[in-house]
Amino acid sequence: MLKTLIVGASGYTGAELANYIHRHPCMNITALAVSAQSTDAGKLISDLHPQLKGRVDLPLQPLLEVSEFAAAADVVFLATAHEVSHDLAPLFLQAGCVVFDLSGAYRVNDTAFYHTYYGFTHQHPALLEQAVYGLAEWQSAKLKEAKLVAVPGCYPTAAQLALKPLIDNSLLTPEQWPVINAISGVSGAGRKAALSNSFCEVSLQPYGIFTHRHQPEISAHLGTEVIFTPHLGNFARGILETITCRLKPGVSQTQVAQAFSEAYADKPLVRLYEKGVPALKNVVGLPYCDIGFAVQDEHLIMVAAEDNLLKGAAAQAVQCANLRFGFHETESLI
Ligand SMILES: NC(=O)C1=CN([C@@H]2O[C@H](COP(=O)(O)OP(=O)(O)OC[C@H]3O[C@@H](n4cnc5c(N)ncnc54)[C@H](OP(=O)(O)O)[C@@H]3O)[C@@H](O)[C@H]2O)C=CC1
Ligand SMILES: CC(=O)N[C@@H](CCC(=O)OP(=O)(O)O)C(=O)O
Repeated sequence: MLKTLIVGASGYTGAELANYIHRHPCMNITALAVSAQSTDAGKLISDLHPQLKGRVDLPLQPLLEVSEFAAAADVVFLATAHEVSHDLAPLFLQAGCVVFDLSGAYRVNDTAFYHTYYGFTHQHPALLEQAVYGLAEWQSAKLKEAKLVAVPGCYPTAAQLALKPLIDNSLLTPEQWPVINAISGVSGAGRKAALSNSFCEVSLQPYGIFTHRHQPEISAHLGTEVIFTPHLGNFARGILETITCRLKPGVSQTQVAQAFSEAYADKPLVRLYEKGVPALKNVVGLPYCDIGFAVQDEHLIMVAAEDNLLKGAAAQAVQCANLRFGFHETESLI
């Protein structure tokens, strides 16, 4: 049994991790941690997230001495803000833990990127070099050796799963950047209260136009520029992305379908649609990314849908852990 610590357990992705790890046959939860100053310290996670009642009735402990928590854990999931993960990951790694970080702190190997898009100076370039980007379907070999896994952002997961088979097969014309229009539910912003996320303020609106940190994350890992426009929708969870691309002259619908089926034939958490396109209601609460597409002449429109908290975060983190430790890829997920 792998002794597993979840830091940031009271948050949305932390609670989803607790649900998955609790039912994992080869991992058990040794502690659930929140910040040293947390007003939730001492409460049961199941009092904050009653879906866990009778299953995970464990207390949330303040992270006072990292070394004490690290000594009792083999595996640590950091479901914490970027700056917090940036500081905690090296401490747990030094103590010999394998770290799965759900934040953006170790996703892009470029310190200037952190200065521009995250507003802090990255202090650990050696760890940026060492971190494995956990886009699970594409990284199974590297994950087997990983000590630090940077789990991709929610929007980048769906965007890359849709675009990567086409880019790797050189099916897209380089003259037109793929255009990704994405809508997320409000849980994407985390559990902490904020006016911009409150019920009467949220409707349907784009944000971060040309400036969102996920645009460079997607571009860096795909090796191609993209236009990325996120939108906030008035629903709790789920991400739907409509991605418009231009195919190279002569590329057929059959070639597109073949690229997808070759990439994902043996990948159980990516579901390809032969007819129709995905909808949020088919993925919310589930660990899948669903992908469908349509072709007209040289124009390709893809639709990718996932639960931002699951395939966009906690489920992909556990999928990475399964691949890292040689468990079945979907263990505890489906
Ligand atoms: N929500 C989403 O859809 C996705 C989120 N992510 C990323 O995953 C991470 C977690 O997101 P999410 O679950 O939404 O966040 P939440 O805001 O819901 O939860 C954050 C958690 O971190 C805890 N925390 C805050 N400061 C510290 C600290 N110094 N030490 C230990 N724990 C701390 C909070 O508890 P307290 O403040 O009480 O201590 C809380 O438990 C973020 O980096 C986010 O960007 C990635 C993909 C998708
Ligand atoms: C709706 C909403 O606010 N979404 C978040 C994305 C959360 C996420 O997955 O990304 P990171 O881990 O990179 O923070 C945002 O746009 O900042």
